[in-house]
Amino acid sequence: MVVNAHNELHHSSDTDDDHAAGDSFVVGVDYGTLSGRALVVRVSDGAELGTAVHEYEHGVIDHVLPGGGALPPDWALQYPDDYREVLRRAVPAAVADAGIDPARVVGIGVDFTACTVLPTLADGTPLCELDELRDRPHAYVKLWKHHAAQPHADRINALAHKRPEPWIARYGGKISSEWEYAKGLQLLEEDPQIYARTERWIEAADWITWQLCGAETRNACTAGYKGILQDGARPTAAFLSALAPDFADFNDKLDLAPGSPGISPLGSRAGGLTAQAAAWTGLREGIAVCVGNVDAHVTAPAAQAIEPGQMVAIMGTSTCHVMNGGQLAEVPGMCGVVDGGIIEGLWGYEAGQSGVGDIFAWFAEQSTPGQVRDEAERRGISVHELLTEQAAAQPVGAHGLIALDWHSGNRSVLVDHHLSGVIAGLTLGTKPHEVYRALLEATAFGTRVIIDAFEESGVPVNEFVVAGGLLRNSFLMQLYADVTRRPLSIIGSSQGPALGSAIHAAVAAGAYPDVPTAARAMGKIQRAAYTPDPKRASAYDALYAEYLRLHDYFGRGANEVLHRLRAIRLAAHDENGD
Ligand SMILES: Nc1ncnc2c1ncn2[C@@H]1O[C@H](COP(=O)(O)OP(=O)(O)O)[C@@H](O)[C@H]1O
Ligand SMILES: O=C(CO)[C@H](O)[C@H](O)COP(=O)(O)O
Repeated sequence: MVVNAHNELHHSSDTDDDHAAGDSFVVGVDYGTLSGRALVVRVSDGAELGTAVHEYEHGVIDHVLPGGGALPPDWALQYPDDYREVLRRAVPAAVADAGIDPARVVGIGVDFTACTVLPTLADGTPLCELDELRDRPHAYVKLWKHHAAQPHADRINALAHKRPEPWIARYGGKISSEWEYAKGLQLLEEDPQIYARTERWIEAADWITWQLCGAETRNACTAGYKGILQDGARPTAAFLSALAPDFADFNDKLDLAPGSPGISPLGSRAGGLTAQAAAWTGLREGIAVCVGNVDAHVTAPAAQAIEPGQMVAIMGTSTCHVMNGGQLAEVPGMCGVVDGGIIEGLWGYEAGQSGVGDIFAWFAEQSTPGQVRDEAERRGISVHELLTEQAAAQPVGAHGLIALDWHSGNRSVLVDHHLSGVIAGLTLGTKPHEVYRALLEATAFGTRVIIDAFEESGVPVNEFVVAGGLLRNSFLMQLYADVTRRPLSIIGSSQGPALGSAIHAAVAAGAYPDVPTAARAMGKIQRAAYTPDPKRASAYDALYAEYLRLHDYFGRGANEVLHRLRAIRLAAHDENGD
């Protein structure tokens, strides 16, 4: 399905005839969890002229493979041709929506969720596209929120501390089960045949870029954060073989063939658009294709938030917190710090919450009674909007609840995807909108834990900037300002990642000398759009103190009940043959 979605803030109704003769354009493509969005942007000023969204036919594959066959709990796969389809459908639709001559598009760039990683042959053919491997779950793309590699991540972390390995501190002391090595070790141990057939274990960001330009590249962002590349080196073969003897060759599957270019800086040119990709997209063959990037990191320049201390929270299904720093520091529980991971020449820090909008969706879809859904339908608003409106009418703390935002595990600062959600304080009088509000608050408290961890480690957070789909909920934005006691700046675009990709594409096309210069011309920010209310902030301080108590009690080993419950759940599924 292709939907033209005009950008509320910057869409122009200009047609090609109205543009100045010298105007040129770039296309940014943002690959999200459920869909890919293309955005056509004017190079000179970042005006967003046309956009289109294509939903992946197979969505998130978490129960049954396309060719049949049930998946165990915690799996999340995708189908790679769904990504090509975004190029075939959303890009031409966005260009048509913009009303411009496609010949005036000078570059294209993509960003992707990460670590979203797939096994391919040396020519880039995904293993799941081979007839004989279609029924093998490990042949498919493992989506970022595939959380079945936690035991493998636990072993990697334990061994990294035991030896000790120098890189582990760059990841806050723990790598996540979402990342390349944990998922790779799971592949080796659960399907060694597929592991042996895997010639490339490649991030989808690099794979789709390869599909566009025919040249295989590795971008600095995914290689650093998800591929444990630090100071030019990956974990050693000795470390890998100590994990499992057959894992010693894993780095060969990550890196390019000897003699090829190494890691590409963000904003650099990967190659020219191939004839095939030109036919898919309707763009000119040979135009600049930018190296891949990650949906979160690519957004910082789009929000003009690339100075050290400007933390950008990209809030959607999940939240990623990205921030540049002038110096290298070790922040406990951060996702990572990578040289040039956001902007070349600066240390890029990342932290995150694996479930945010996903948790609100779980409650809205799975836990609201029929009458709430009926009322929302009657009024022509979403269940989210109705619950938010009802929740907003209450003073802080009136629901008497505290929730922990771990329904999709904890990515920072505990780094444990086998934790789960908690709601404390329920009574027979508790209403759905009260639980919904407690979940909104839990995610804000989770963000405050992350900000505090940075500040306590000597990495100041000077400005908090929000981007992403959750900007649409202004009550939630005010709540974040109150809970964090900080003014909230907001990106001036509803398509932050796609705009960020377009900015990088403009640099790859040579229109700007570097990403900071392009960001000044094409990025958009509204400063201090929400300011904290002192009275509410004080009331939230009391709730935050309770959140911290529960956080440490359930998350730091005082009570392992959440892990025990998970083990009981899995055993029951096993017994049932699920
Ligand atoms: N009014 C709302 N308030 C809070 N959350 C919402 C609202 N409407 C949608 N959501 C949540 O927003 C998330 C989608 O965010 P979006 O940024 O569009 O997606 P993605 O992160 O995949 O790019 C969903 O998880 C959904 O539950
Ligand atoms: O971990 C990531 C970046 O490092 C993922 O890309 C992200 O969490 C998925 O993002 P979204 O909420 O937009 O689907």
